[in-house]
Amino acid sequence: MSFTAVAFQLSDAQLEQLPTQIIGQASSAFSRHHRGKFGFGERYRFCTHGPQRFSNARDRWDELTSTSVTAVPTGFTASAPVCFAAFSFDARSDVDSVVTVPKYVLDVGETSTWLHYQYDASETIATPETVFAAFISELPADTATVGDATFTYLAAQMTETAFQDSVQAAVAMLAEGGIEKVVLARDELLHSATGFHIPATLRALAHHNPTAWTYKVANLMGSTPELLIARKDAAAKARVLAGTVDRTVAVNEQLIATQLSDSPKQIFEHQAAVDSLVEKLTPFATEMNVSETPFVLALPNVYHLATDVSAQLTDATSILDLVAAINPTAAVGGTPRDLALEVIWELEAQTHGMDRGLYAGAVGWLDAHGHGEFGIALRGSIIEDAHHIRLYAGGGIVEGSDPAEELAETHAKMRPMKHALRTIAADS
Ligand SMILES: C=C(O[C@@H]1C=C(C(=O)O)C=C[C@H]1O)C(=O)O
Repeated sequence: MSFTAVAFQLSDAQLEQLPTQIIGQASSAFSRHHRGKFGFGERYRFCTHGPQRFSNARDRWDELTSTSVTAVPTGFTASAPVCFAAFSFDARSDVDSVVTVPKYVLDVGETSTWLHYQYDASETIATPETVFAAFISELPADTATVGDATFTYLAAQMTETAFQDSVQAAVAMLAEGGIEKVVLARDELLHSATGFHIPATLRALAHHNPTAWTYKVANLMGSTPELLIARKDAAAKARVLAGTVDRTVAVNEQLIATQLSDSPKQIFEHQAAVDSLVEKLTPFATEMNVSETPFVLALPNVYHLATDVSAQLTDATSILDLVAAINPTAAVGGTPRDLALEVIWELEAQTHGMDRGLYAGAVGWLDAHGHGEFGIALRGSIIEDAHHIRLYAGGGIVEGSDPAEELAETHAKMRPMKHALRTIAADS
């Protein structure tokens, strides 16, 4: 099996035939401001796990795309095949990392929209018009007629009490020294008697969180404000977030400053995350630019301290090699990384049976040249089945962290996902 891809730019007439907010019908997505990549249908899917999950995925993807198009059919341009992927946070996770190769990839840019058709190298294809007609006819139905957008809460793996106890335990470990920061998370299991409406949820996520990257890969979906790493040619960029304050708490500039940009605890937590990214990226970079002081990123639910990092890469390093080196960052793991990961595994997975799985891992897309974009899978959820969705959120614990405040922060971080799950009627 070997995939190849061709593409053509959509005409105005074709653009008019696209449903508005097409993300609802996409089987995979990674988009921001309604621009980005959307995958439809599935040609192939494979899973990986363990410490080698990134390099295994890179090797398998290289193999799957090793045949280049010899003769590009009339009306098309040759293009690099694209896949979407989601990788687990921890190498020990029981949850598989997934790579999916769509049949069609819609690439929505600032000034033009391209449709990529991905196919087995042995297939003969017709004209762009035929491919476009097939694409439209194969779009799944997106009837948002489900009236009931309510849900109830079932037992979590990490209950609110268990989460606060874990924060307390982590604070005690931090006091002993050795660990500076550890990020702890909790889950919530939601049940909908009528079934969740995934297309409507995706449309609502993209609509309400335009500055975030709205993602969907396999059963993982959400809108993350944090870009783990993106690579285009020799340029790489990332956005580090760490340090959070709820918008309902910080209601004026003075409060935002005292609770965030002037708070030594928040600055310390943020700096730990920036330093660890810079350290992991250094071996791959000839040049790096890091904003001198963090800026305040305003999201619909919270404010974050943010730092943008850009780098020039030494080599044609695949984005999967970059992801392998920097995942998980200190923003979602802690510092020192290995010790923090041990504490997370012990307090979450071993004590409470909460394996993070894909939450806080890497989610995004890449092409056959190793270019791509990956976000940190935050502010999201796992679709367990038609009636059950599990949400996750966490926060950085440092010396002096307060369990009740950390719990409140996780509530604020789950809000956008819950809001999207509830807005079915309003957005349809
Ligand atoms: C862990 C999460 O968020 C991360 C933790 C943050 C913090 O501790 O302040 C801020 C942004 C993210 O890097 C989450 O959203 O679940």
